[in-house]
Amino acid sequence: LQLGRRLHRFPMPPGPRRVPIIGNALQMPREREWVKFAEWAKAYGGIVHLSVFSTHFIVLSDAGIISELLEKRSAIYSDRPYFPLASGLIGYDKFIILEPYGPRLREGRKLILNNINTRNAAILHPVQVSKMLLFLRKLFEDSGHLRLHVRWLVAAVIFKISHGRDIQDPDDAFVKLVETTNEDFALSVRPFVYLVDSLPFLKYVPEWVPGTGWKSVIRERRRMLHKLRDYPYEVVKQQLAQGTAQPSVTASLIEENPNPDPEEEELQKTSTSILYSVLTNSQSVSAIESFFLIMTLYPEVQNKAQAELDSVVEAGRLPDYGDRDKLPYIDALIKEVLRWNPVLPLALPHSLMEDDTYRGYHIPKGATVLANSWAVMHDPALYPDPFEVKPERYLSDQGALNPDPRQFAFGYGRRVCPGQLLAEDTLFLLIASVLSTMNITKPIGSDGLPIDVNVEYTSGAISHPTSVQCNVTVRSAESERLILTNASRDGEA
Ligand code: HEM
Repeated sequence: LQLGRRLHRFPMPPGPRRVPIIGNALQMPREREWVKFAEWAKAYGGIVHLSVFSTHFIVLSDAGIISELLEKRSAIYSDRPYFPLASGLIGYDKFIILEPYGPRLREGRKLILNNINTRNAAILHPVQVSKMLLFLRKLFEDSGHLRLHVRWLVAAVIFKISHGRDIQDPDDAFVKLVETTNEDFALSVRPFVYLVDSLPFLKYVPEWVPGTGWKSVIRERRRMLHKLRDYPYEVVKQQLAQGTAQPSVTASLIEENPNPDPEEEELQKTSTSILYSVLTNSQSVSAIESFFLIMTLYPEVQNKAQAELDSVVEAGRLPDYGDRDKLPYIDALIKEVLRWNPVLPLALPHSLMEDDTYRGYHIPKGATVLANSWAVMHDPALYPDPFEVKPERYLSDQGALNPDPRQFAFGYGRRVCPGQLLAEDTLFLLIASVLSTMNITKPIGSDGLPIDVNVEYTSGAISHPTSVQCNVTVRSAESERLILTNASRDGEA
């Protein structure tokens, strides 16, 4: 480290004191890293340097600096760090989320964005509406299993769009496959869990050497990942041949290019499978769970949102996408759901592709660059009372309006989330449909009194509420009628 620094005219950005060889390894927070990183930003500034062994971390906690580096200089800040275990040995580097920056990544993102965009609303919206109707009925009939229904909804929307598949229950073969690979992924990117990430040469040790049992674990994870990539795609291919395929992103890709070469076909498979795999589903689930949690904590916000819905959506029907422009309070509530406890508090790590100099600091090629989106969205200078949910902060005509947090919640530059439109559309329809027909309150204890709910979030890359306890009831007999008659009109019910 010392040597590296002397070779450059400029110093690295400031940061907590490092010790030889291990750097800041012992100071690295194990939980809710973004909070500690924000404290370091107060002490050292919006750009902080940390190191763990030979890996440099640059943590950005200032909106201006994030925009300067990850957006304006996005041509060199858009790689992903290489995880020897997950990227190399298991093969996640072929899937957009961990894929290195380059032509293949751009192609894969294009395949997604060509299908998930506002021009395709006529295809995407009816899927979301029909699944939402079923979700309302599930919630109405069995409100005790909120989490299960939310997971079903997210999977049902995405599988219908990606592969034309109707997911009936959580035991569906596609859903099981995704859940297994999700767990594998989470375990595979946890730093230092497997020695091979710190000591990459271990991958060359033959399997019969004692202590290398991890190799069979890796083989199994690789097999599951390939199954995730191939199986749903092959099903659609077969259905197209038999003339039974439903419209879907995968079906259109195959129809557009029916005789792909092996590389093109692998790209089609990895791009379509990323839609429902790895992080994507959990991202939407986490945001929806935050919404339910917020409703139990802020009844006055719920009342205002319902009043707005009642004034726009006439009696006798459910809200639809056509109402969206007339619902500014609901839009502001979506922004608070995304800001209050962001789904990806540190976005996803970017990696710098060549040496850079910024504000007199040297940032080395290969540095892992983390955007502390949580710190920005809890900066009192941008969001006064940042820990409070206040949709008014985007609506008030007195004083400066707070910035739109979506520019931080969905990531940055050339790696910005390609599923943003779908995620926001689902959130809008869910919030509008649930609030126009149901009331969400704190859970009721055996003594008949409301129980206080905990606000606690997990620490992983994707942060979830640890539990969501609430009491969901229909608003009126008319709401009940709307839920039951509309759901039974859906083709699947
Ligand atoms: C509320 C829901 C969601 C939130 C808050 C969210 C947020 C994010 C963020 C912060 C990133 C990292 C961007 C960066 O590295 O700078 C990301 C990446 C990504 N998201 Fe989302 N996302 C959501 C839902 C979705 C959905 C529904 C999909 C798919 C349909 C999706 C697909 C992806 C993919 C493929 C990437 C990786 C992009 C790349 O590496 O180039 N996301 N998302």
